[in-house]
Amino acid sequence: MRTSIATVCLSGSLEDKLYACADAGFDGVEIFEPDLVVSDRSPEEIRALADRLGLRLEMYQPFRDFEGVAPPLLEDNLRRARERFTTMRRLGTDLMLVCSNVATATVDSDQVSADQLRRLGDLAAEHGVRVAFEALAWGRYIDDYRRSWRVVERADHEAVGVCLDSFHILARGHDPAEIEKIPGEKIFFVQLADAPALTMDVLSWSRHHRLFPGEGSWDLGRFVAHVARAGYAGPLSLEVFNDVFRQADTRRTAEHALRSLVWLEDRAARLPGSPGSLHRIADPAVPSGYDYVEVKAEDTGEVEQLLERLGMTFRGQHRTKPVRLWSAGDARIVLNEQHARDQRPHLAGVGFRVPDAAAVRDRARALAVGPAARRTQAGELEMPGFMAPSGIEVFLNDRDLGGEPAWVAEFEHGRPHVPGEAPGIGGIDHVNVSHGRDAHDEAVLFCTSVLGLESPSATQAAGPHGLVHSQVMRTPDGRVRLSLNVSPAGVTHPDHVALACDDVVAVARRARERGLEPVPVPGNYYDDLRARFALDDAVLATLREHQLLFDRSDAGELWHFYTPRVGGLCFEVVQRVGAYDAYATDNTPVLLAAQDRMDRAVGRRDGPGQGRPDL
Ligand SMILES: O=C(O)c1ccc(O)c(O)c1
Ligand SMILES: [Mg+2]
Repeated sequence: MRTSIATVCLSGSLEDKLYACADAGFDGVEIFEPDLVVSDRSPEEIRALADRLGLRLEMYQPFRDFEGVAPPLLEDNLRRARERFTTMRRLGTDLMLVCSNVATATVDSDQVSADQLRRLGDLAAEHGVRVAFEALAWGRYIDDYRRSWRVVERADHEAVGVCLDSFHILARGHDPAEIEKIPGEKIFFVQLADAPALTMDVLSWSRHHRLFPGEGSWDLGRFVAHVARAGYAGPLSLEVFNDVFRQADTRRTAEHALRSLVWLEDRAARLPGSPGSLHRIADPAVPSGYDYVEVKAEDTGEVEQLLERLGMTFRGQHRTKPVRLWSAGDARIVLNEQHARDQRPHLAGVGFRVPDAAAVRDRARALAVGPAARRTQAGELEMPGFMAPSGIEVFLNDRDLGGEPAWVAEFEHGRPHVPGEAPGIGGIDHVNVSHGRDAHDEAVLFCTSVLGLESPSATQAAGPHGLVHSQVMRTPDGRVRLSLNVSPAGVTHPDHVALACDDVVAVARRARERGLEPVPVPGNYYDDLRARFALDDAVLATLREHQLLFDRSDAGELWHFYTPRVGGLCFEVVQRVGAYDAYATDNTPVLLAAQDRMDRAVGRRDGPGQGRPDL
């Protein structure tokens, strides 16, 4: 289907927005009236620019507070409409959005609203344009798409149809299945937005918190499938009022927006009974596990010391590059000193094992995700890779899914892998990535659209310098879990790699013997644990001795500890007991406060060179 976006989604001048939308690959835009009003370009100039850029001006919006009014006001509203239609003619746009009345309606009657919309239809037809009537979720009387359709049906005018906006429909919990009862040709326009599940008034939710599809909690695939089954043939248009996107980089937001639409159409196309008009892209290939985690630094020595203390094994030096490999069980950490001048240790890449790397590469290409710029030399295995948001490279390996990956053979002069050696680290449990607010929604969409991860939960934890928002993205089987964290402005929390083991006490004890001082846990925390979980003294003494954190759910327990940060990175060691499947988020404030104390003790200030270079 054609793609479109409302100019209100983006920052910048109207011209900036048009250039960015065209470059991102949109077919068209909705012109948001305030963007035109503040522009120093005439409607004719905007029209010419859009023509030049190959962008259709799909709709002009919004026209407010028209129907349900007393007769004298109707005449003034028709006068206002005439002015707008004239502007639209100059713009070359033939569709105007009419929102249901929120302010001036005094008559709660389908018949009156229909009669008034018919008058508007006559006027629109005289100007060679049409109007699309949208039920705002907070409309004075008309706040439900089923009622807006009843009114449009009663108006029975060829220039009057409905505009369906997923936000107003889903925010009110209205069933989108009834969209299929509306004849496709009477659906003049479709607007799409996702949103996080929030409990707040619907107007504020709509004006500040809308998200691009795939970033919130709604099933928009199903929504689009209903629209397509109704026979709608117009564009799918994003209308996302969001405080972050409005101040973010225009081009980047436009690319990110189009990616969400491509993903959404593919998702809808895959639902049973969806028409062939919906465009599909290559199949998603959900990762089956981690291949490796890559840490980059000018000098990786400090990180290697940590890994040695955690009981991992030095596996060798790469044949041709300043890259070293450490492993334990199925956990592989690649340490890269290449092109890392002046860089402190930071998380630089994550490799995943996937059933079909070429399929993921094709899918990423369709979603306009750029490839990672990585040179492969003769004799080395080539793996497709992408530049993911937050400055992290993602690589895919679909070979030797059973045992050690073949690329390990490129490393020499280390110790061999001894399966079952000393009880210790068995794999990577999860990877925790911290980024700024601007990068977050894009990172969520990357995980959903390219990697096929799900986002079951979002939480917030209080840190000493502000709230940390955290969203877990995972495969259904939990073998790949990424925790995406938004740090407060001006703070860079370290990323962390969580290593899984079956006996965290043994790992902690041996690490201590080798000189590791874990992040210290305050005594108050253990008093609190005793109260919350009725732990007996022996268990508490063990936790305290090894500075372990603890959580319990109905399914099991989590025991874990953290290493101090090195640059922008630290490690966590976790033991999941029973079927514990969560993330001990109650412990996050304890970690953040302890990290902050350690940072202060060494006089550390956030600044360049600590985290990933682009942060
Ligand atoms: O918030 C608003 O006023 C508004 C305006 C136009 C729309 O299409 C919409 O969904 C909301
Ligand atoms: Mg809308």
